[in-house]
This record gives sequence, C-alpha cells and structure tokens, in this order.
Amino acid sequence: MTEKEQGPLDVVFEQIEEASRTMKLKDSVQTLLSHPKRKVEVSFPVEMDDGHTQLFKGYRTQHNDLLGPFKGGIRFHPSMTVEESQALGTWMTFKSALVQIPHGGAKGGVACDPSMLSDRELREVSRGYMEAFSDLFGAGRDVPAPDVYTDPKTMGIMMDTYSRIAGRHEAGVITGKPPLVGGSKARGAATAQGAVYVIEQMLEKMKQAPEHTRVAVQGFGNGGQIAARLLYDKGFKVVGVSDSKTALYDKEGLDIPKAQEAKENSGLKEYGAAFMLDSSEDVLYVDTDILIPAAMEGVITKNNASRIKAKHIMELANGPTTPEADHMLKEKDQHVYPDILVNAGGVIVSYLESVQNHMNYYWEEDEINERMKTFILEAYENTEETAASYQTTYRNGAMIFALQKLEQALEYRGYIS
Ligand SMILES: NC(=O)C1=CN([C@@H]2O[C@H](COP(=O)(O)OP(=O)(O)OC[C@H]3O[C@@H](n4cnc5c(N)ncnc54)[C@H](OP(=O)(O)O)[C@@H]3O)[C@@H](O)[C@H]2O)C=CC1
Ligand SMILES: O=C(O)CCC(=O)C(=O)O
Repeated sequence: MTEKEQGPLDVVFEQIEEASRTMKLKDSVQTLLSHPKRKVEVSFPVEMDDGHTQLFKGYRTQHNDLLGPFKGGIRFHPSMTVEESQALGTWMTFKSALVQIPHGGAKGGVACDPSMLSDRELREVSRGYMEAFSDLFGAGRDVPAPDVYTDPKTMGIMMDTYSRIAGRHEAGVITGKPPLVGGSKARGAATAQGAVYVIEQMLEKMKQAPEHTRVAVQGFGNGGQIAARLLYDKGFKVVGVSDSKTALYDKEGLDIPKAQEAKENSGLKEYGAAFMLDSSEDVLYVDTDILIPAAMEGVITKNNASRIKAKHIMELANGPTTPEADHMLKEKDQHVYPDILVNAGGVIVSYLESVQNHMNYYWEEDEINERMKTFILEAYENTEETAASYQTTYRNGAMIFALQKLEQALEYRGYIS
C-alpha cells in the first residue's frame, strides 16, 4: 500500500501498534484497546427547500468508555465515513486518557457539504442526526461536541432536539453550546488556546521569544483562525495562513485581523493577490519555525514530508501526519507535537462544560482557562517524560502514557489481572 492510500484508520492502528511494541504491551491488551465498542451508521430523511426529500448518512463510533462516558465531536463534511469516525473516535480515547479527564472516546458526523445547505436545511440535518442517535447520546453515556463544519449553533439545536425527546432540559447531552444556553464561556477558543499554552511552554523551555518565532497555520476555522489570532496578539510573526481555497504568505508577518476581515467578507484572497501562494497546500512548505496543521487528516505524508521546513509541527488537526512522515521528520530532527496533546484544550474545556452543566453553575472564562491550562501542561510534561524514558518521539510518548492509563483501567474494572 502506498502512503497516499493510507487512510486515518491505518494511521491510528499503526500509531497504537508502534506504542504497544515500544512499551511491550500484551497483544491481548492491544487488541482490547484498538477496537471500538460500537459503530453505528444511520440514514435519515430531510425535506429540502425545493420540496424534495434527501437521505443523509450519519455515523457515530463509540470507541472506548473505560475512563468515563464516550466523548468526541460531530463533523459535517462530504468525505465523512464510518471508518473516519472510527479513526477519530480512537484518537479521542487516547486524548482523554493522556490529559486525564474522566471520559472515553467517540466521534461521529454526517456526510454532507454544509456550504451547499440553507440555514433551514442545516438545522433539519442537525435535528435529524440527533434524533437518529438519541438512544446512544446522553450525559453519562456519550456526550458529543463540535468538530469540522459544526459550531455552537449546531450544538444548541442538537441540545434542543434531545431535550424535546427527553421532555426535560438536558444541557449536559452535548458540549460546545452557546454560553446563553448552557455552554462554557471558554469553549469557542479552547482548542486554539490549549495549543497556545503548549507552544508557550515549548518556547519557555527553549528560551525563545515569541517575537523571534515564525508560525504558519493550515486551516482558518475554529482551531486555525483563533490560534493565528491568539499568537499574533502575543507578538508571534504569523507568516502563513490558509483555508481550503487560498494560502497567504508574508515573510514579514501577516496582519491577522486583516486576514480575518477578508475571510469574513469575500475570502482570504481579498487580503491581496501579492500575498497569495500558488495553491492552498503550499502553506505547509513555507519557511517557518512552527507549522500548525489545523484542517484535515493525512496532509503530511511520505510524499511531501521532505518539503516541510518547520522545526516544530504542532498538530492542531487530528491525524494530519502519517507514520512514515513522522519517521522522515524525526530523521531531519523536526519535532512533531501530537494531536492528542496539542488540540486537547477543546475536549478539556468540554469536560469542564459538562461539570458546569451538572452543577448548573457557570465559571468565568479566565477561571476555565486556568483549569484547562493545568490539565494540558501536565499532559505536556507526561508526554515529554514518557518520550524521554523510552527514548522515543513525543507522539509515541503520548500514546504510551495513554495506553498505560487505559491498561490500568482495564485491570481496575476487572477485564485483566
Ligand atoms: N473544533 C474543535 O473543538 C476541535 C477541532 N479539532 C480538529 O481541528 C481540525 C480543524 O477543525 P475546526 O477548526 O474545528 O474546523 P472548522 O470547520 O472550524 O475549520 C476547518 C478549516 O479547515 C479548512 N480546510 C478544510 N479542508 C481543507 C484542506 N483540504 N486544506 C486546507 N484547509 C482546509 C477550512 O477551509 P474553509 O474555511 O475554506 O472551509 C476551514 O478553514 C480538525 O482536524 C478537527 O478534528 C480538534 C480538537 C477540537
Ligand atoms: O470537545 C469535545 O468533546 C471533543 C472535541 C473533538 O472532537 C476533538 O478533540 O477532536
């Protein structure tokens, strides 16, 4: 199989395999921790604006709930499949275990292109998905959240749908809701904010100032756009950004508020033709200290890893780097900070949102961020220490730490002795 054909499920299986081999995990335990508890595929009808009824396919993989209720986002994307939900759900299990929150892993989504749907159609797709999975979801069972092309509004509609079915207010069924209807004040920026804490910690260890640090970001949505802005506000030189259509580059540093305004209006191209790279993908290859892939899986492979110049790759997206690319980058002394650490701010604040929903009492943004920072920086230290003790990569260190926790949970819950 060539690297190009390696899908996210092959990637996550290979990552588990490598970590298990390094820590000499028993085959039987590896098998228990690799396979999902449940994979569900549904079809549900939606009446479209032109009067015809369209069938949509929805997915949810509940990978593992040893440490607590299943947890993980819902993605609306044309390429969504049950295999992708399994891969993403598996990463969620490892992420929750690494950052030590009491949750398991899951992920789901709908195969659709939200940019082609009206607001009403999108609302009906959101309601249809929640209705189809209402038996699986619930606080204490499986608590979804936003992912690619879903947002707080989607979460609010899904919470409302579930509450209607339950016949009572059920804020805790989903996280990432608008704060007015039970959301956390910090969840919107949490994924990016968590990555910023990790980046700042790394720079502190290297004694490097933000002003002398260049960053390029692939993806200009919830994760990428907010990360670019937070880093710009802290004085980093954000030399490159991209979305699915356009990449911008300025070696002197882009004006990120201006790029955000362009994105809000007609698109990143409005920033100026002089700053546009030939293709959106080219943002990966610019001269930068830190590269932040913040879009989709499988963007750094054996076919292009040799073109990456960044010394540090901070995976804000899930699964952007394939195992072969990981090894090529390591050979060139380029460090990959893994997704399950770097983008964990989102799920940590989601967990804190669940806690607030249970208490029905809501903290201020700074308080939530301080709590999240403690979780993510502890995970950073555990990743580094585990990697050092096994003389391996940060990815492998993070995976090993998570496997150790999950193996312990198997024992404590009576599955192994
Ligand atoms: N939202 C969250 O809380 C969390 C998200 N993540 C992960 O972060 C990543 C991004 O998610 P999020 O920011 O929420 O998603 P969004 O939907 O908010 O944004 C996605 C961004 O990626 C861009 N994009 C899509 N496809 C490509 C492509 N092929 N090349 C370049 N850019 C592309 C989109 O472009 P355009 O604007 O043109 O559509 C958009 O700017 C995903 O891997 C997700 O799983 C991880 C943890 C939590
Ligand atoms: O906030 C959550 O519960 C999960 C977010 C997510 O899908 C992810 O971390 O990939």
